[in-house]
Amino acid sequence: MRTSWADSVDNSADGPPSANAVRPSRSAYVPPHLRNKPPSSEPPLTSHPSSLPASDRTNFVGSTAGYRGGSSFNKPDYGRQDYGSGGRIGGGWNNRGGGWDRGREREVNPFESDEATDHTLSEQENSGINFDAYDDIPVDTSGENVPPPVNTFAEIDLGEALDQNIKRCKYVKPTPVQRYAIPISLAGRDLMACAQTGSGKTAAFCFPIINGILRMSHVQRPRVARTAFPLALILSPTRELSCQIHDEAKKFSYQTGVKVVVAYGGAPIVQQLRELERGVDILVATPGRLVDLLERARVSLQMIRYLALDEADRMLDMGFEPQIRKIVEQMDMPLQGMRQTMLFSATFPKEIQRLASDFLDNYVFLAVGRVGSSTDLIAQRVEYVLESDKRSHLMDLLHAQKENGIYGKQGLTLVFVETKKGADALEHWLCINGFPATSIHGDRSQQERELALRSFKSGNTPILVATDVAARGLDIPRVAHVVNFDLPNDIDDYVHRIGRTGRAGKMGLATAFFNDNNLSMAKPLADLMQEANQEVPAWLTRYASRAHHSGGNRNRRSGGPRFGGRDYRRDSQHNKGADYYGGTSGYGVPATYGPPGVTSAWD
Ligand SMILES: Nc1ncnc2c1ncn2[C@@H]1O[C@H](COP(=O)(O)OP(=O)(O)OP(=O)(O)O)[C@@H](O)[C@H]1O
Repeated sequence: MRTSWADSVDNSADGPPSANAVRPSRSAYVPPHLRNKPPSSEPPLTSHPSSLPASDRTNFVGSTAGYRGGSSFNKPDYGRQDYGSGGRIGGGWNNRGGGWDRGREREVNPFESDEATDHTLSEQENSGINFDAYDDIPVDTSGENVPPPVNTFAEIDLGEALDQNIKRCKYVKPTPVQRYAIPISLAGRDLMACAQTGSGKTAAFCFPIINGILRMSHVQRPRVARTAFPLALILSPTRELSCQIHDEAKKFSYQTGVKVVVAYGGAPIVQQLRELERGVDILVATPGRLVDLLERARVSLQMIRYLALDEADRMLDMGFEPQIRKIVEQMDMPLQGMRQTMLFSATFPKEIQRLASDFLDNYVFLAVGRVGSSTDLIAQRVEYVLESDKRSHLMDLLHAQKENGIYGKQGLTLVFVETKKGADALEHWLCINGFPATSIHGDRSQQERELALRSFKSGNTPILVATDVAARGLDIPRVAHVVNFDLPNDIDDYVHRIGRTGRAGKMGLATAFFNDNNLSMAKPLADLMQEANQEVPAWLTRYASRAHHSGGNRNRRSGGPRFGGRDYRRDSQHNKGADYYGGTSGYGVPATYGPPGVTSAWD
């Protein structure tokens, strides 16, 4: 007889449940059709911003004029819900303040919450990083005079305060992308960096930005009432990712005086405006909310010295490109050459590289291969499952996962589906079958999305059903299994989805359900798995060759997995018969590092 997930957790042989593992009760479950109600009791805005103290590091002169709550969010990013003008202060919203305890006007220690959550877990997470896996990683750089990499954080002068925070983060040595990207950025160079999922790209762009701001001597910002003038802008495609980057950046800049603020859609704009008024050095934002703030003249980009686009290929694909162009080219942002621009992603298709080069000046291209040989850390499986069998197959997987106890009860499972309705339906079905599940997608309110993510991260709801809104960037250390219940239509999306597990050198498992509806994915998936030394089922190989011959492969990377791990400038110059940058970096170091003959793990 099948037992429920909860039963088996209780019966699990690997120890008692952790003290804070609260099993979700049925009564806590709200069926999808009853959700999406706007918060019923939005407390009125009680404190006037002018009555609030100003940040100690702001050159911004806050206004004491009357305060209008923002009301219209007409630039959706990922299914933004309009909450009207009311703003909750604290309450159910994740407190995304700038990291300052306003009552006592002291900086909140962002590491406190880490320590408080679960000591055992955080130790496990940090000691679990397998640095040996990084040793033979192939790295490819191109561009003029590429600064050489470093081996330790000590080799780079990041400043004492930042060094302290690196220690607090328990980062012992830089990951490969950090070894290369940090010196390149510290040298003031623009950068396009392509490095595997979970390899520490966030720190790779945050450290040079924080260091650069600390090195700026006196910054004279314009004195325009109620307009914030950040020095650095970090853009990311989803609200949750922006929040995560904000949390990380706050840790890295703790006690440096550098002020980090986040602005994203779906959450009350009033609170974000208030934070901006208190002063901001680094603004982390989603494009839609930023355009809104720019149009209201509440943010000016005229002082921007650093621009970072995380998940840059996503930011420049068809969905976001107009907004990004508007922000970078049509507002008051300094031109390339006058600012430093850093683009990061795990995938960089050539056509996107070409677009991205519009924003860059004499940039370095950096490709860091996946840990070890490709995604060795992520065991990839693909199973042929008819649409009608997917649910029972998922249930079997979840049961098996519990029974073999590989990941223990702390392992989380992330299930990707194609549609928002599909996510609701699957979550509902899992819950009524005794599996504690929650969901995240664009039709849920931001408050619900944040709650779902928190519940998943804490392990209270160890199954998260998600659309692609959770595919990129999210760093949830205990995700042991990613299930592609519905495969995406693009192999890059698959790469990002499975990258939610196997992070920072840890092992993970990814299972994909494949059927005749996924014909276009057969070849890229088979190629990717092969490249990653995974076992490719014979039936998938047959599908792949069939799709190839029938021309049924409409995937844009039908020529095999490349993920843009190669500088497109080389190919374009090569095609013209010219060697654009020559074969070496400017320091006499071969432009290709790692095993001989390997130009990039992504090729
Ligand atoms: N030098 C380091 N030492 C130990 N852990 C690190 C180091 N740098 C980053 N990490 C940890 O590695 C994890 C992954 O980092 P991060 O989220 O920046 O990856 P990413 O490359 O941006 O991934 P993605 O492509 O999925 O966005 C995080 O938990 C981070 O704290």
